[in-house]
Amino acid sequence: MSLVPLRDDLVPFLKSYLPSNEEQRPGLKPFVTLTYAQSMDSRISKGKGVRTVISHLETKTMTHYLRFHHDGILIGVGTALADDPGLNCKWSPVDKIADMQCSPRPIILDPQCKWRYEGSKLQELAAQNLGKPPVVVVNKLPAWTTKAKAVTYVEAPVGPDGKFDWLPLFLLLKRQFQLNSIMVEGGAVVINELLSRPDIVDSIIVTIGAKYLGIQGVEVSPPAGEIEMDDVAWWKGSKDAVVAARLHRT
Ligand SMILES: NC(=O)c1ccc[n+]([C@@H]2O[C@H](COP(=O)([O-])OP(=O)(O)OC[C@H]3O[C@@H](n4cnc5c(N)ncnc54)[C@H](O)[C@@H]3O)[C@@H](O)[C@H]2O)c1
Ligand SMILES: Nc1nc(=O)c(N)c(NC[C@H](O)[C@H](O)[C@H](O)COP(=O)(O)O)[nH]1
Repeated sequence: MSLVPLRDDLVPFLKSYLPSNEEQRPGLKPFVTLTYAQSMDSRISKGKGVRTVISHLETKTMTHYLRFHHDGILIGVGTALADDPGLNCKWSPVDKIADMQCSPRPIILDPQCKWRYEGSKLQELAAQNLGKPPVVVVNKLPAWTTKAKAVTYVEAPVGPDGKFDWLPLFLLLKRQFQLNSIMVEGGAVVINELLSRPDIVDSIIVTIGAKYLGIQGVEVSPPAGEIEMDDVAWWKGSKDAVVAARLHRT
């Protein structure tokens, strides 16, 4: 389905929260934007593994506008398995065609190699030149990965909790794939961890949809407790609101 036009007032609203093109910051981490859509009761889906539409068409277009402005788009394997997402960019300025070049590089955090490229939406879009093939971050390369030539598998160490360490991970992604800006689109495990990392997250852009998803829904709520925000700005659409902010750095 094609997108509705981008609301004009979203452009100035988002401007100061987007990565700047000039900023290369060699040796430093990439610019990281944490973005997702939540219900009124802070849920990002109806249930674990259930793909759920929360955004209005206006804010769906905004998500593609955000994708246009980032070099990479990162998700956890839970989202890859639940949503089979495309992660490409369908928005482009009027003088450009939205093709593979406009799209960010998908990055999937999959320490235990649960996701398969074959048969995925990512494979379908890459085959049509409508999206870039992904980088999959694993703990240890399984033997079969060599068959899927379009996918780049990267090994990264995990800690005792089975997780990659965020800062070395983002540094690796910038160094190895020249990704100067990365938007993180979820899911809950990834979002809940990064909400407590003002040292990593540069901007946070959250769509709030006018619906409740209920107690069975997948919740976003930082386990670390209260989180302060700075430079908070609100946009109001015909049905959704968007809050843009920075996580407070002490
Ligand atoms: N509304 C939205 O904006 C939105 C966005 C994305 C996903 N979702 C929904 O969220 C749900 C999926 O969320 P989830 O929490 O199950 O999945 P997730 O996408 O956060 O993936 C979790 C998994 O990713 C891997 N992972 C995450 N962080 C890691 C790290 N630091 N190191 C190593 N591995 C790491 C682990 O294997 C972990 O189990 C789905 O229902 C999906 O529809 C909604
Ligand atoms: N902005 C936003 N609004 C929503 O209502 C919703 N459910 C998501 N969810 C984000 C999640 O990462 C999805 O998997 C991708 O948004 C799917 O991406 P595609 O459209 O297939 O490219 N994101």
